[in-house]
Amino acid sequence: MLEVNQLRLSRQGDEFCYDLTCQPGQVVALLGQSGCGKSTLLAMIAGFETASGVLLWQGRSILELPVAKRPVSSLFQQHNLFEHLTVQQNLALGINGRLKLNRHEQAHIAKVAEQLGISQWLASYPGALSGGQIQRAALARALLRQRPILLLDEPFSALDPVLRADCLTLVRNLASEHQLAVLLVTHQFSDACAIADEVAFIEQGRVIQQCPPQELQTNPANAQVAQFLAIADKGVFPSKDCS
Ligand SMILES: Nc1ncnc2c1ncn2[C@@H]1O[C@H](COP(=O)(O)OP(=O)(O)OP(=O)(O)O)[C@@H](O)[C@H]1O
Repeated sequence: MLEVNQLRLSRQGDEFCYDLTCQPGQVVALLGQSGCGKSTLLAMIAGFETASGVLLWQGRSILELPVAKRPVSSLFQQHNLFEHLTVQQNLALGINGRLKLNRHEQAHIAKVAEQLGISQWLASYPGALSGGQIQRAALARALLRQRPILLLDEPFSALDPVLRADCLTLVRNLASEHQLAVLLVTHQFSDACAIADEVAFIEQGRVIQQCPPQELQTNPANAQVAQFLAIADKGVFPSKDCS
């Protein structure tokens, strides 16, 4: 389990202090107003920001580990692939940080590429791919890294609604199949309802409520949560809205 306990950061007068858990196979959606600190929490877990407090994976502290040694893969809205490398080469970097692969590693890439529907694009450069194909390739690379914690910072928000729904469903299935602990930043409550086991609502650098999405609606921690839900975007899964 990923355990975040009083994980703290002070940055330019802003104070952040997080508590959160995420089990293997679980998707936890991070919700909250713009600027509340969703990306900052991911950056602290990934090691891009130096934090103090408790950060455990399967009972062991990962707080002192450098970025490259943490059991974490991250996916952002953009800049997930190297433009000067083919998709196959990008995926190869995910496996071992080198472009040269043995037969077993090549087979592993072929399998993951097929699972994510990008086999026909392996020889292409990212510039020739659509946004959805690029993010699928980036997701494939993250999977090939075989890190059990997957941090997703709105990676699908620039995609059209149908593609976004496809990619989110894919994430849901991959989390279950590979027993990944997934933290997903989203602005859409209905996305959280559709694919997340739990929601962590963040306000001013703190998780003020972590619970199943439905409970956030029926029992919001405070007026800010209720107000956020009242004006939340309907997102791409309107039929699966929690209401
Ligand atoms: N590198 C940085 N240096 C200083 N302040 C930063 C930095 N990155 C973000 N901030 C500030 O920290 C606060 C939290 O930002 P963060 O990006 O974590 O919020 P967020 O909830 O992810 O926002 P959004 O939903 O708009 O992406 C904001 O006030 C932001 O302006």
